[in-house]
Amino acid sequence: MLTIKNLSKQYNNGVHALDDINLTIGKGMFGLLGPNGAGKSSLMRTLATLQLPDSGSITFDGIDVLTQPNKIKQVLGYLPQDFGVYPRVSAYELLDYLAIMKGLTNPKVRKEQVLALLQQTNLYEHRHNYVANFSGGMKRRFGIAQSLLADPKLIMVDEPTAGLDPEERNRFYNLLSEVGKNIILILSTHIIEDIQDLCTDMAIINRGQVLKQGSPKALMAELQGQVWCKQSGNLNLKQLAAQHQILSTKSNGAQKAVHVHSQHQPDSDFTLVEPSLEDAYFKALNSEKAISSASNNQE
Ligand SMILES: Nc1ncnc2c1ncn2[C@@H]1O[C@H](COP(=O)(O)OP(=O)(O)OP(=O)(O)O)[C@@H](O)[C@H]1O
Repeated sequence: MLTIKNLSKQYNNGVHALDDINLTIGKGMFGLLGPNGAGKSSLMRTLATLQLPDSGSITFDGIDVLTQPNKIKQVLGYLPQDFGVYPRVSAYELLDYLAIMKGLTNPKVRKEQVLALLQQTNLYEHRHNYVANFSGGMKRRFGIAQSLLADPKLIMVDEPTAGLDPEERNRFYNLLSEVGKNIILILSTHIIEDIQDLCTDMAIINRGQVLKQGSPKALMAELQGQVWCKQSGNLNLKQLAAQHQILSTKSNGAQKAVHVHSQHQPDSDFTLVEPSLEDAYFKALNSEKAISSASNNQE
């Protein structure tokens, strides 16, 4: 169990990247969903002990993460958004080197684990090629291989599918879901479908705050009977927005489809639809905006 309590971090430029974060995360894949700048990477870096918060606590299986960083590093795998690789090092050499850094000092055990991970991530046949020359997808898979060294109990993967083609993305996610069965795997992303397809639990965060936590199913179920859709070639969005909370609009050729949140059918042109995770996400972000603009108006 990973428990995060009252975690806050303000950068020198005044940005509150983490603003009293509270989360309890159990085994399985946990999705951290939020727009650009929400604080996802700041949270990941803090959990990986690469930066300190101003206040709050993090515990993982009895380890106080902030005061015992060396202990957590022994059970942690981390794939940051960007990771640099040396220009002329093969996948095998680099993984072997990183394995030594992770404390795998026995050469036989290390070799077995490095080769097994190269197999698992489908990089075995490329093991003698330079990692710097790998495609984006291969680099990401290599990143997962390094994060799995020394059997971690907690893995964090920060926006891993940026720039991957659909096939590589699928392959990468199959790998993650296999890996994430028996440990805690935290996946940070702004891609809603990825969370819906993969995660058993999730949090929506924005401006450093947790807006919602629960299973994707539970977050969608909360909106049951409250999401209405209208399709038209002639939607007056301004007028609609004045009366209802618009969740999303999508163009479909000349037609536009709008989803609104309402306890009642807005008018006879609207049909009730099954809430999607996208609806739940925009509902959480919109509610937050409404609260912050109401409090700004009061000030
Ligand atoms: N080192 C830093 N110094 C100052 N401000 C920072 C620093 N790192 C992040 N920020 C700011 O903190 C906020 C949260 O950034 P963070 O990178 O954690 O968000 P994110 O959810 O990971 O965003 P993205 O999806 O764009 O990567 C942003 O406003 C960002 O500009």
